[in-house]
Amino acid sequence: MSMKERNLNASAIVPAAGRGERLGPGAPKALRTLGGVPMLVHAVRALCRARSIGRVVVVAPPEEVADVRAMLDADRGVEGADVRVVPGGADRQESVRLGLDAVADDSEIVLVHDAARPLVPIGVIESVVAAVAAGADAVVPVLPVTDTVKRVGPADADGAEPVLDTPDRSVLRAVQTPQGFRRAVLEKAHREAGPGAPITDDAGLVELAGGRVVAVRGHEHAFKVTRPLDLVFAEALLAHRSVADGF
Ligand SMILES: Nc1ccn([C@@H]2O[C@H](COP(=O)(O)OP(=O)(O)OP(=O)(O)O)[C@@H](O)[C@H]2O)c(=O)n1
Ligand SMILES: C[C@](O)(CO)[C@H](O)COP(=O)(O)O
Repeated sequence: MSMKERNLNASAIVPAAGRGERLGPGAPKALRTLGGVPMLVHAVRALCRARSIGRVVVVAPPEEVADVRAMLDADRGVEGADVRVVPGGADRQESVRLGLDAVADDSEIVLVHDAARPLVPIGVIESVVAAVAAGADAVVPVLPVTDTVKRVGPADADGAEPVLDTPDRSVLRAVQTPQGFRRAVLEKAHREAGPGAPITDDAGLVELAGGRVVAVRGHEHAFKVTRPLDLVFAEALLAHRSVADGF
């Protein structure tokens, strides 16, 4: 492991075991490449560069664990932290829970970061860790919602959905990762939720358990690669981003 001057010993879990159904046919999403490098490797490189991260736990598709291990062993960009690889589960929640078991014993702060957000700036990682280190139980990076959002009811026979109302956009935020937690808070949230909670992020599990979650500023570059057009945007961003952007 190459030396970086570490200021904390946080662990980061990287759920990477999804198929990427919305991206379409191909390799599991985390193994699809950007600039010739798997998305997962981009995400792990970013976490390894963060001064606060001592261990990264990659949660891989079970049948890909050996290949992912070999891929990360061969990458010089992931030398700044102790990188572990464990098999994932049936949904994101289960994958994160499996990753929690491999977090470093002495990590009091745990981040959860989607492999599907490969271009996250280091500054976002460090500001989430800093907010937890300053006392927050759970922290999410967010951006203001830019579209007008409508709440709709069930579609009618023609497939049209009746609009019910228009929430006040000024209090809505789109949530990204990494999300940061005091380790005990995240473990309790997963334990109490049990499997299959109808929740799409870890902060949601903390909310369900009655915990307090705070939001810090996210970054446009931390967007999630979900659909084919996102892959086009990610390739373009990778080709154009510069050291001046904080990478
Ligand atoms: N069983 C699962 C499902 C998802 N994930 C991870 O959770 C992150 C965010 O999920 P999402 O973008 O929804 O990925 P997929 O579930 O792969 O996408 P889709 O819903 O389109 O299949 C991804 O890094 C994905 O690999 C995981 O680790 N284990
Ligand atoms: C965790 C997350 O990326 C925050 O926006 C998101 O909730 C994952 O949701 P998905 O439906 O599994 O993509």
